[in-house]
Amino acid sequence: MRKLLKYLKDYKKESMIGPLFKLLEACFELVVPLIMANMIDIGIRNGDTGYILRMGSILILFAVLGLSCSLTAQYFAAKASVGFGTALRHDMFRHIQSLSYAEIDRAGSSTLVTRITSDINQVQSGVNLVLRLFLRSPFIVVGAMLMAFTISVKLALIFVVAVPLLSLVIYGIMVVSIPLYRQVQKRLDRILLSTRENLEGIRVIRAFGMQAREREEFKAKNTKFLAAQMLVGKISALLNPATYIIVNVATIAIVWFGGRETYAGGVTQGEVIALVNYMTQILTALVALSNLIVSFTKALACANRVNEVFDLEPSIQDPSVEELAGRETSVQEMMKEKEVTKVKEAVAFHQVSFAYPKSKVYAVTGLNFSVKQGEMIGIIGGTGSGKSTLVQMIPRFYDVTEGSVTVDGRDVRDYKIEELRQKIGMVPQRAVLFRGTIRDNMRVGNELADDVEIMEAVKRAQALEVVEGKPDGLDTMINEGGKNLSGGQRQRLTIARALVRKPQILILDDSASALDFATDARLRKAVRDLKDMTVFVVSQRAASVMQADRIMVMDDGKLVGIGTHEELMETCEVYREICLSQLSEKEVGRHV
Ligand SMILES: Nc1ncnc2c1ncn2[C@@H]1O[C@H](COP(=O)(O)OP(=O)(O)OP(=O)(O)O)[C@@H](O)[C@H]1O
Repeated sequence: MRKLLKYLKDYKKESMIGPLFKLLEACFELVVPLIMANMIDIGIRNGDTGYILRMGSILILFAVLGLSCSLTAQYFAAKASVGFGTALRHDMFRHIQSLSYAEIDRAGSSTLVTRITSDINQVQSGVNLVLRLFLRSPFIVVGAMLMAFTISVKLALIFVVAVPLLSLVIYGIMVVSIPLYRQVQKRLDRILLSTRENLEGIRVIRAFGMQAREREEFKAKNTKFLAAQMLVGKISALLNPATYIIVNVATIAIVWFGGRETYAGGVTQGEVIALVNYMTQILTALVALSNLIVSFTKALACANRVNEVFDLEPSIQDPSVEELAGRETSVQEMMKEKEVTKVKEAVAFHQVSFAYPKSKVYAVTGLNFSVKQGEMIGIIGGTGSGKSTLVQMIPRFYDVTEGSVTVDGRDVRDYKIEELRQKIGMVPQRAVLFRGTIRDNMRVGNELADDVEIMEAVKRAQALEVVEGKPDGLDTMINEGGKNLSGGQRQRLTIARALVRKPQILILDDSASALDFATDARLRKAVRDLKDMTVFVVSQRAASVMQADRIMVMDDGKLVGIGTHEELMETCEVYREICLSQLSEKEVGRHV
């Protein structure tokens, strides 16, 4: 929690005024039993109505002042806590944006959603409560005890026994419940994950008639969540009865011993009533404090979960000055050795191996190749052979485990991430569009692009009919995730979005799989016409890569062949098998 307090720094004034006004309110409250004691001992005993009315008016005045202080405190505490929550949410969003795929894979996106929403809300409420009650409640407890001592040292000893007992009970419950709240939150995460997966795959679930199974699984997770909540709820519920029992026993003791003291002349009747009032005030303050502690423990558990996100260091970062200096010399030596002169080398892999975080096996191993500027490279291979993994290392979505990847002869780790990604247009397997107009989506590629540039990219991506087919053209609204478009339309628009950026390197990662063969062929031809652009076309379809300048064949994480279609048909068994399984001999032969 301490780590998060920095988000209150813009609200220092509010964070002080809130508790201060609460303390002021508490002062008014602490004087009330004394005034009442005087009303009984002086006003009622002497039958002095004037005195009673005067004291009564003072009580009303104190009540009004107390209320005003309380309202002021609430206002400032709310302002500080809402500001705190907003700043924290902003910073967490910025931090999540900076995380690389590896951390997001490891944490899981649904838990990140819970942490930035409900966890931060819980911490925000915790801050609000702390600002209002954290000082006030102990102040009332200590203040009421001191007042009790000024009335009667002997009777105040009851307070000396009761208050530590109460504190002990509260502490014990707190120690037990904190880890349980963490468990509750984890189970909530699982429910959210399951709900998200369910909603995302709703069409598949219905198509396969999986609703009953999904319902059962959801019910099981929900029951576990309920059980965890019930357990922590039962333990927290002990708090109020336990504290009430202690306070009520103490009140009985005050009345019992106070009564005897009154007869002995040690204290007045009004003072005994004042002591009972102080005990009640202590009870109310402690109940408020215990509720505060329950909320605070929840907030604390949530604060830890929030901190866990901040503790995730982005594994892919801009290089430091020292790192750059170290690597530059080795790259220069490499360049000298290779004498990359005539045709510029766009991308090269140098003995690259990669294993996903927490995975014991390599997804790709020993990748060694170089691609010239303007080349069109097809990448083909069976499912899970490592095609996507390979291309994802070019824009540094993942960093190599061994070896190095260079773009324009420079290690990708030596680029500022923004500079590197500016060179690359990546079209991932899953066509993701955002809610907004088609134009807004195209400008994700380049926010300065005008309509002429956008339409040029749209045409090249064979998406003209998608835009022209809609009455509103570029102003057509796209629903969340592009749900109001067909799979092929979505794919073409995501390709157009990458082209709007006019990248040096275009990576199409199985991104034309929903297109018919003729559109796919037209798309590849249009992309090929962009002479200076280096293009990687990842596909499982032989027809989509056949005309590439060179084809790379992946098998079980290894590069088992590289060359033209004709060369590979001669030399690469895996490639020959893929082609013959998908195309007729005539189609294959046409290119032999
Ligand atoms: N995020 C990930 N975390 C852990 N392992 C992964 C991850 N992504 C892929 N893998 C594993 O890495 C290997 C290569 O996967 P990759 O996605 O690169 O294959 P692919 O050739 O692109 O397959 P496909 O054609 O089916 O998309 C597979 O064994 C896969 O299970």
